[in-house]
Amino acid sequence: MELAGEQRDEGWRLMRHAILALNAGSSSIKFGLYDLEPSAELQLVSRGKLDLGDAPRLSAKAADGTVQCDRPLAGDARNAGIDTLLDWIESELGGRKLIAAGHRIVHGGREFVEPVRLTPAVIEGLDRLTPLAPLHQPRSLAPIRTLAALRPDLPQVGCFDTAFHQTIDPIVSRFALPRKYDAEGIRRYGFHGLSYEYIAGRLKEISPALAAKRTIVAHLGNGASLCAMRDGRSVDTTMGFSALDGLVMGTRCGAIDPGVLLYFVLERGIAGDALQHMLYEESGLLGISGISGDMRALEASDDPHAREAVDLFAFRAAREAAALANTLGGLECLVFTAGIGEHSAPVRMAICERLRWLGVAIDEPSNAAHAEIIGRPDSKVEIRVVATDEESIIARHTRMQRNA
Ligand SMILES: Nc1ncnc2c1ncn2[C@@H]1O[C@H](COP(=O)(O)OP(=O)(O)O)[C@@H](O)[C@H]1O
Ligand SMILES: CC(=O)OP(=O)(O)O
Ligand SMILES: [Mg+2]
Repeated sequence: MELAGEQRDEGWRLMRHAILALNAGSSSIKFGLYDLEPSAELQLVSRGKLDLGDAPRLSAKAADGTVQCDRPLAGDARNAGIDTLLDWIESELGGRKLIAAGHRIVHGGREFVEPVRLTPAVIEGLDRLTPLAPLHQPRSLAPIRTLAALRPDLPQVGCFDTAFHQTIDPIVSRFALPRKYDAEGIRRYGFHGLSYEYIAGRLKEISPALAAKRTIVAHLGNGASLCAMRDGRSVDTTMGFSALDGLVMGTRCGAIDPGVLLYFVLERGIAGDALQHMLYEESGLLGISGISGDMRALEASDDPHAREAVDLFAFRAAREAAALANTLGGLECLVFTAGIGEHSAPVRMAICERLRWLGVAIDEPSNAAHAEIIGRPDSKVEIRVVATDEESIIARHTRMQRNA
């Protein structure tokens, strides 16, 4: 049954029905607010974020970029932020009634492969997956619990970063450990699936022929991964059992010889939780540069360690891309997305230069201008920049679940 797009409140004012999509990350919660138009696509009303760092803020812009809200948050930012956001949507943003909220949840494990209504039992099941994504899962679940306490009747839907990678072949997802562990769920899951799902849809909108190509999508944000896609489906990805594997990231190490971890534990006596903290929070760009895990800060620095961190980021991304091209049996399209992928021309250039032998020929002026297509006309591989939009995917799944 299609949802009505509006309703009259007690005072007979017309209230629009809206869906809130939340994308909780390490230092911020990004959100999108969408009006339900009964027979059309969801309409973006507002996009913004709750900054949860040193100076917590709520900021939001309309679809045309006009600033709608920019205010500091007081008290415990994660809880106060959700409360302030709800108030702002329901009281100040032109009489809107939230009819559902959707969330990005990083780990769905083996059980959760489709968007799901977030009942207390489901939330408990997701909590049990926290050891698989210790940095992310608690941050995904916190706003769900806050919202459930503030609006117990509001339906909530979880959308999983792991779900898009369900199509990966067992030979790609299996680790060469004793086989009983695979049956216990110790295998490659892959993440950033909502972003990859959005990009797959965008490529199809641009042209079905483009979507059918052997494609690598580089989601280069604070967390970073690559996805090899064929016909819009994931066939391989660089993240694995956890969001630690694969590329060098802001503060995560990416792929590492497991012997190093054994050495830390057995010879240096580093405890498991200290090791976890080192690998998730102190490594990657931050660990190598000693300056920052933020690519913008490193690009602005003339410190040689900052340079080395950026070089290693590009080297490792190209190395992993070559491995995924092998899974695909060739490469026809390369797409850059997320904070670094969308905005850093030098990183795109460095990665593409290392993939020249695969037929990747980047056009310097188009790349510097952040054009949609940044390959030279003679590039064998089509090279694109596509802005990702995880929130719109969350909102679409939430609407479908709400209607089911
Ligand atoms: N103009 C830019 N140049 C270089 N890097 C950028 C630029 N804008 C954003 N970034 C980088 O993008 C990363 C954050 O990406 P984002 O996709 O927002 O991450 P997340 O969603 O994981 O928090 C940071 O390293 C940031 O420095
Ligand atoms: C899974 C993951 O790495 O997410 P993020 O990029 O938000 O850290
Ligand atoms: Mg992100």
